[in-house]
Amino acid sequence: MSTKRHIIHVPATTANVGPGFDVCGIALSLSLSLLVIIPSPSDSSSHSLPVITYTGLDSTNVPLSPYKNLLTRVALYVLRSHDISSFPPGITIHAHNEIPFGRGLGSSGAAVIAGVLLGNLLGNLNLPLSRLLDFALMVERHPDNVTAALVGGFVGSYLRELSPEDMSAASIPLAEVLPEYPSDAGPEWGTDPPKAPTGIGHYVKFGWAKEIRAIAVMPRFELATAKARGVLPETYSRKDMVFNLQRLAVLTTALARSPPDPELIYEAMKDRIHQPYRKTLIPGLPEILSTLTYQSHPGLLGICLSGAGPTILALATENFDTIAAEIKRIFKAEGVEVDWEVLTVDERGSWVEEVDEAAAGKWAEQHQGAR
Ligand SMILES: Nc1ncnc2c1ncn2[C@@H]1O[C@H](COP(=O)(O)OP(=O)(O)OP(=O)(O)O)[C@@H](O)[C@H]1O
Ligand SMILES: N[C@@H](CCO)C(=O)O
Repeated sequence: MSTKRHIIHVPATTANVGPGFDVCGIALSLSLSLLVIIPSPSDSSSHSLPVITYTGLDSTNVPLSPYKNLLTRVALYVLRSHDISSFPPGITIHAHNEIPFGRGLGSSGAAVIAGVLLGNLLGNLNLPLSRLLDFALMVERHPDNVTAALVGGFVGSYLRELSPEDMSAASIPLAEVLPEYPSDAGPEWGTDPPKAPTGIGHYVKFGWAKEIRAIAVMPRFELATAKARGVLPETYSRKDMVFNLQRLAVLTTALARSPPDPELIYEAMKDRIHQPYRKTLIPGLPEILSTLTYQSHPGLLGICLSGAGPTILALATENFDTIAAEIKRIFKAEGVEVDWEVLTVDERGSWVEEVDEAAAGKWAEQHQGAR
């Protein structure tokens, strides 16, 4: 067997999408890609552990030890779940990242999916899509980002009600799924990983009207998802639940209709489950949500927090600059600088391609400056 080269592509995602907290996600046109080089078994490899390099956004502080890096820790979890106790020798992985960390655009979801696909590749496991999703859900326990990143498009998902036995496996602390490996962990290190129950996540892809674009206005500060989940209440009133359910039912079809109806969509993107509580963490959020309307900004369809924030997602068909400028102005008044981009929906989701040496070289050339 000769040296094998693969590129793993995973898109960014926006989660929740208005009233769809922990349910809806949309894959977007930013990506995390990994060039993975697996040497031929006859190569006398100089390194036993994978060598990881990064280029692109937010890569400066990523741990490069395969026992600390999220991509390789997830891959190792998948390998160990298939009785493969360590990485194959001589692997090199170059990650190129376009997804800002901790901004609500699914950077961790993309890293988890990339890690699952990496484990599947390194172990030659040929896992079906539903099993890939199971492993991703054992790590990132809400389905909205990882499902959309895996299958692409505008997606709704739920987690199956698990049997008590499966439930205890799936509720195992994350530290046991992705343990803190010591830097000299050998193949014999640790205990068997928890078994991932089968068929945890189920999803459906909704339609998407081609003319709708996603304006992502990204504040230049990180908000860890764990912190943004920590401010949410345990229980909700029936009134607030019905408010969200009514809008969610309308939104999933309204975003597929062409031409999109701004009046219908604007109201259907409102939320009472997470945004009211997260406003304390995102200066300017209430003003942004109340100031920009489809009447004040023609072309705007709806506006909400992207994932756990702090990015604002505005769905629109035109006047992208004006809409982004107004959001930027409100953030600036709060002392928050932003970057913004107009993104399209990525219908393909994640994919893995085998490339030859020339294509791998070209890819590496395009993504130079690795650390
Ligand atoms: N490509 C990557 N490689 C390694 N670690 C990553 C990568 N992408 C994200 N991470 C880790 O995930 C963290 C961000 O996860 P977090 O869930 O807080 O934010 P997010 O996924 O960007 O936001 P959201 O879930 O709201 O969309 C980063 O700080 C980093 O530790
Ligand atoms: N549904 C998740 C998405 C962020 O990962 C949340 O809002 O907490």
